[in-house]
Order: sequence, then C-alpha cells, then structure tokens
Amino acid sequence: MNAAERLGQFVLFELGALPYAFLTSQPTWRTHGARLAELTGVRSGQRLLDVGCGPGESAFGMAERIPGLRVTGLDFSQTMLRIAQARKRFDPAGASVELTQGDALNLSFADGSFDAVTGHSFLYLVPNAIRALSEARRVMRPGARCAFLEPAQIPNSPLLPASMRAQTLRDPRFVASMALWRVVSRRYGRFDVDRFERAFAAAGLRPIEITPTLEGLGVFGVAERPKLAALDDVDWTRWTPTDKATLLFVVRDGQILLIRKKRGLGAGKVNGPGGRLEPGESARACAIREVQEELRVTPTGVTDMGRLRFQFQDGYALEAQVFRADGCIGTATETDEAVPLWTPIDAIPYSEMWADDALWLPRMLEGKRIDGKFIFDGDAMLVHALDVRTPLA
Ligand SMILES: Nc1nc2c([nH]c(=O)n2[C@H]2C[C@H](O)[C@@H](COP(=O)(O)OP(=O)(O)OP(=O)(O)O)O2)c(=O)[nH]1
Repeated sequence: MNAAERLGQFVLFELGALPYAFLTSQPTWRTHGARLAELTGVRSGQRLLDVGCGPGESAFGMAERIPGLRVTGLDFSQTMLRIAQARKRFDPAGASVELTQGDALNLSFADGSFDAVTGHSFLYLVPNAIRALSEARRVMRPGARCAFLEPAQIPNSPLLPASMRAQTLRDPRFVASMALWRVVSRRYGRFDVDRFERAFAAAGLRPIEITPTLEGLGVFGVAERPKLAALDDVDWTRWTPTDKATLLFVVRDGQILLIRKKRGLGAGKVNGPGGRLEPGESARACAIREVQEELRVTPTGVTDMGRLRFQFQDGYALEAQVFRADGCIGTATETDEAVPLWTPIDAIPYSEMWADDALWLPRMLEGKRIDGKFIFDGDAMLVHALDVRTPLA
C-alpha cells in the first residue's frame, strides 16, 4: 500500500469512524446485518465471525436476531472498535458479541473454528477480496456458509433512486448512509452476480445465492465451504488440531490391554486407554497418566509409535500420539472411565473399534511406526492415508 492509499484508509476508517457510526446506527442497517446471519443458517450456540464489523451495528443486530449466537466482530480500525466497545455496554445484544482487532487478510483464528462468516459493506473496501474470502473459507468449518452485503454494480444509475430519496425526511440517517455507500463504492468498487461468482470460485467457495436488496443498491452474496471429500481438501501443512490426545497399548505375552470406553469421545467403543493432553503436559506424560487414571496401572517400557491426525467434517480436529508399552505395574481395574479388556492379539475386536484402527493397529503391532491422516464425518471414516515405516534400530 502506498502513502496516498494509507492516508485514504486513515481518513476513511479512523477519522471517518465517528460519522460512520452515526450514519449506520439505524434500524435498516441493523436489520440487514441480522439478515446476513440468517442467510448463513447459523443457529443458537454456534460461532459467527463478522469481518469488518466497524462500529458493530450489524454484529449486534445478528446477536439480537439469533439469541444464543456467539458473535465475534473483527475490524482493523482501533477507532471503529473503540466505538463498538462503548456501544457493546448498552446494546441489548452486547453481551453476545466479542470484539477483536485483526487483519481480515490474515486471520489469527484456527482452521474451521467458525460456523459462519459475515461481512456488511466489507469486501468492496478490502484491497484483496479473494484473499479475504480465502481466509474466511479457512476459518469456516466444512459445510459452513458465509454471507456478504456489498454495494451493487448498477450501470447508468442516479446516486439514489427517487423512492429512496423520498424517505429522507422519515429516515435521514439511512438515506445518508446509502448516499455515502454509493459515493465511496464508486471509488472502491461494487459487486454484481458475476464478480461475486468469480471471487467465491477463486477462494474455493460454492455460491449458494446472490440476490439484490436495498432497491437494487445492494447485493447479498452467500456461499458455502464445500464439505471435505478428499485428503487434499485439507491443508495439512497448516493444519492445527483443536485438541491433542494420546493412545497407549500395553502388549505383553501375546495379549494387548484394551478398554471398553465408558465416556468421552468414542464412548462405548473398544480402544486403547488414552485421552487429551492437559495444558503444558507432554504426550508421553499424558499417555502414562491416562493409563493410570483409566486402569490403575503404570505402563513400563513406553515407546512412541507415531501419530494420527483426525479431521472431522464439523471442524473439530484431533491429533493423537500413539505409544506402545511392553508391560505394566499393577492389576488393570475397572474405573468410571473404562473397563479393562486383556485381549489376545489375534482376537482384537476391530468391528467394535474406530474404523481406522484396523488399518494402523496391526502395523503398529508388527513394530512399525505409523503416520496416519483421516477425514471423519461423525463416526464414519471418509478418506485416509497411512504412512508406515520400519523404525531405525
Ligand atoms: N483408536 C482410536 N482412538 C481414537 C480415534 N479418534 C479418537 O479421538 N481417539 C481417541 C484419542 C483419545 O485417546 C480419545 C479422545 O479423548 P477422550 O475423550 O478420551 O479425552 P479425555 O480422556 O481427556 O476425556 P475427557 O476427560 O475430556 O472426557 O479418543 C480413532 O479413530 N481411533
């Protein structure tokens, strides 16, 4: 960005923040913001990211329309956010909205961490709309939708249609906000069906609907992050798990110590003992602690046998480090977490285990190191890749 562009941004987003907040604090702006949330199909309890939230009118409108929705409003302008913070205190929906400063072209949120992304008058102002949409796609869970309201490209039109000008006395702020929208978007660019479709496609989003609004001055663009269907649909180089967990298999005298899991992820299934890492804990320490907690034994001769990466369709991602032990101290005992199952190695009940276990557990028991990637939809394994290596002596 050159000096003139930086100055333009400062004037628009910092100096202009207060008048902008004044003009956009009106019911029509709020209603359109709320409509954006509805267009994504997001529900109570889910998380929505509103990019370029400005002074927050749309974000508050969404939180009000869908009670229980957890809205994160993001903007890069300190002044806009300061105004939004002040308004949050007295807005009836303020408590459901979290405000954060950030760059929409480089979001600091984890992959798949939102159920919806919205933007009101946002894409037309960012220097790179495709980059902004790609980032939105990354932080959306597969199958989630995004919705944007942008000024529309309408050839040879007057500044405002006569019907809108006629509302000036009744709703001067709304009419003024529309006039400002038209003037600023003449300089920064506008959207139509074609531009939305091209931008969505370039960002890997599937268009759902692109419809005019505001008497033709605005256009809603709604798109979906396609569900995961192939391993390449996940960027494994940037992949960060929501949780890290462990699995540990004690193998002694031709038998393997399995459990019938009583609670947590995969309850009811047969598995190895294991669980999620506590803050600051190493994978090895976690694996040993989980065996102690679940079966009241302490594993000995513990070896790291590799890792498994699970990406779930709903956005949850789990990395599990797998360990093997050649013995344990104590007698495996039932707890409120697990029932111990000493099982002959040739009678492992794979049909009662996670679908992927039949792929890698036999290889691990042959002494091979494993590295697996899996995409799951609930309990169903959709695709997988397994790398098996003979460990160095
Ligand atoms: N064998 C196998 N284990 C899996 C698969 N997917 C998966 O999450 N697991 C394991 C890894 C973890 O040991 C366990 C999930 O952690 P957990 O729910 O037991 O965690 P936790 O003990 O911390 O539970 P909680 O206290 O939070 O309830 O499930 C899989 O596909 N195969």
